Amino acid sequence: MRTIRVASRRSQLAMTQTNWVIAELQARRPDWTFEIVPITTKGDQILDVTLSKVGGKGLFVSEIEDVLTAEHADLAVHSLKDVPYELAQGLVLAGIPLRADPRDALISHDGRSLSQLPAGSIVGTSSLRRAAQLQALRPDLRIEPLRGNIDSRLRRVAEGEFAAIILAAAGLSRMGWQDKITEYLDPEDFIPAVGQGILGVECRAKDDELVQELGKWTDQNTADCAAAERTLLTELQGSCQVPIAGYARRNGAGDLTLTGFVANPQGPGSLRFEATGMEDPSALGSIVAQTLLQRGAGDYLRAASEG
Ligand SMILES: NCc1[nH]cc(CCC(=O)O)c1CC(=O)O
Repeated sequence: MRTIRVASRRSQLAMTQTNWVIAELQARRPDWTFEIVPITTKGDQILDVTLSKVGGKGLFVSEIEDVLTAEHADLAVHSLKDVPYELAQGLVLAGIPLRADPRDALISHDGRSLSQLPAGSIVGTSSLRRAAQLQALRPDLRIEPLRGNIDSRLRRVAEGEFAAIILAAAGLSRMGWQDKITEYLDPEDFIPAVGQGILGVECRAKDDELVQELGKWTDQNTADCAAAERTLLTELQGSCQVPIAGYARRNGAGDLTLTGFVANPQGPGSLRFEATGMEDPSALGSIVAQTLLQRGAGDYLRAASEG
């Protein structure tokens, strides 16, 4: 018998993900009960300004981490792509379940695919990574900022304020809104965010019982992909002010392939490198990061910190 208090943001996606994790854990541990502790983060209150200006995506996560550290809750479910590479001291990502669809998805107002959008069409995204890759594929499109919850973003494209928007397929399918998707973007040429489609379940490192249970529930392949992608992000010292993408997957032979991408935050120019190896996932992340740095990724990273 134990009651697990689960901290969750109040957004529909956060609550859906939290409830999914609770159902999974409840099935494994009928002797546990679960209680949701809803948290309103500062990040949820300032959705109209560019997040990178107010402290970045890490904002959502660090306030939840404070709740875990203060022992006001025992566990928290994050979209891994929102989790900065450094966790708060004393906390661990103990549970990483099977990855959902890692791809980005295009939702267009009138059903046109990315290649069919007329020149000058307005595409909504506030992600530097999505903007950089869109610009490279379709320099003739106009990219405009788009923030807010998934449902408000979908409403704005439905109303025609944007010709199209880009969202993570995983978030849409967790909400049951896959039918809104016009086109799945090929992850080989529109590279997903590090951790996209992966959930990370965080708890206190000293909570042995929870750490163990979450460890048994973890999908090892997903955890390997997460490790490769997050090592890439760490070694690039990636902040949300630089367009960075990273996508790991296992091929038929069982080898892990990692594609890394960094773009100039101040204009055209990008670097991409891909490696495959059987060595440990972090080593693969490291190889891809160090190769990108040798080829000049540092210039892009510095351009961001200077302005
Ligand atoms: N940036 C916010 C965010 N964080 C996680 C998801 C979707 C779910 C996921 O990628 O796991 C989203 C929405 C989106 O990018 O479309």
